[in-house]
Amino acid sequence: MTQDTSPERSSATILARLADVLETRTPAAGGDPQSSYTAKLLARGPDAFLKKIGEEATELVMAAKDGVPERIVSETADLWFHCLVTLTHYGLRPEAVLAELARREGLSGLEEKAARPPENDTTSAHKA
Ligand SMILES: N=c1c2ncn([C@@H]3O[C@H](COP(=O)(O)OP(=O)(O)OP(=O)(O)O)[C@@H](O)[C@H]3O)c2ncn1[C@@H]1O[C@H](COP(=O)(O)O)[C@@H](O)[C@H]1O
Repeated sequence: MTQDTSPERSSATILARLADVLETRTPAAGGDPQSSYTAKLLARGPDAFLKKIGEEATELVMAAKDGVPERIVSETADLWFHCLVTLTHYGLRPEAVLAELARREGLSGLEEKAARPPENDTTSAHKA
């Protein structure tokens, strides 16, 4: 059998592999907060990892403002990691996010927004 080594395939595999590891860190799976950062975060509950998402997003904004490519990549990795921890807590998989991005592929954000029923766009009142 030929192995698919395309960049898209291997990126998805890394996310899936990492999600597999994170699932072993949940309290239900017996994750040990003494030996695992993820287990410690998951044991502390949503307030802990959602706070980290806010912090990492802010660090990414600062890195991007400074325009240093290595820091932008590193902070994005931190942000993605904490997003994966969040998905794990809620029993979700990165494949679901990738499927949603795939579903949106080729659909302009402008077209998608214009096609939304007005009542579904609950945020429009807050945006320019
Ligand atoms: N990809 C990551 C990853 N990215 C970032 N981090 C951690 O996220 C933390 C947050 O970074 P910060 O810069 O905010 O550090 P900090 O100020 O010390 O954080 P706080 O103590 O304040 O929360 C750091 O401890 C990083 O090491 C990660 N920790 C783990 N992983 C992956 O998850 C796997 C499981 O990790 P453990 O559960 O720790 O075994 C690892 O093998 C890796 O593949």
